[in-house]
Amino acid sequence: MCPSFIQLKSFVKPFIDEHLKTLNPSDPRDLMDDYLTEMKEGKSDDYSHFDYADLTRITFDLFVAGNDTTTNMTQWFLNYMARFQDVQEKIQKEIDRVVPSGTLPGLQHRNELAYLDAAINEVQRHCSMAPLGGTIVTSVAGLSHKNPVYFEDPDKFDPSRFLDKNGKFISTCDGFQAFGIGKRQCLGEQFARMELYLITAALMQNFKFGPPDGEGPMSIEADIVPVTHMPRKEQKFSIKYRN
Ligand code: HEM
Repeated sequence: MCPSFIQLKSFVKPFIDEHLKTLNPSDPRDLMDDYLTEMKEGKSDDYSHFDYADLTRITFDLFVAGNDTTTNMTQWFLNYMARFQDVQEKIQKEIDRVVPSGTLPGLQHRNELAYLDAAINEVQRHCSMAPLGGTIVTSVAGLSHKNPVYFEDPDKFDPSRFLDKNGKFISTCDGFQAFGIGKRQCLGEQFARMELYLITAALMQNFKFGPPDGEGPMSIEADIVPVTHMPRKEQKFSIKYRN
């Protein structure tokens, strides 16, 4: 067995074992419970593909696919807020109007924080963090995000392009491929959108982001590494409490 699979196994094993100990097939709590039930039921079937090693890989895949993506997208969002102070102020006004003071923004406020969701989409479009899809027939999100057929004046950073005429959030449209398209589209899209909304709403409510004091506008240039546009790691912010 290769060393990386041994490490992977020991990281994931406690989660699987805990699920096995407390499994109630008639009351599945999550994907792991469903998988374990299928695994037990298919034990005597020679052709069953459900086994412990496969569950280990799937669990680890979800950790990996859902970790760096959301972290990097949060950093991208903060870079854009530090660069586009007018957008940041508009989001903060919206939060101050909707969320009672002393309360953190929650999912119950989401419908009324449409401009925040629109800004998250616009950051995803403008930075094209995942410019290539991972499927054999590859979608090129980086090109479609900057294609004027889909997005008017595509180089302009403008969250309002994801609001309809009544100010409601437009979550997706032709040409928007931040989470890929088709059968191999991101499995974690809804979860990732929820995380991004909760994290950025709390940060916008409490802090103001800008370029370091005395420096010019924040850069939104990417570090290009294979298949992703990464936010620049060495980039510094000024972060101030909002009163
Ligand atoms: C901002 C956050 C995220 C972004 C931008 C993102 C983006 C993507 C993209 C572009 C793909 C490739 C789609 C294709 O092949 O065309 C993908 C696949 C995938 N993502 Fe995400 N993702 C994010 C968060 C997550 C999270 C939180 C999870 C899990 C909890 C997740 C799980 C997956 C999985 C399992 C796949 C492979 C799907 C398949 O091949 O069938 N992602 N993601």
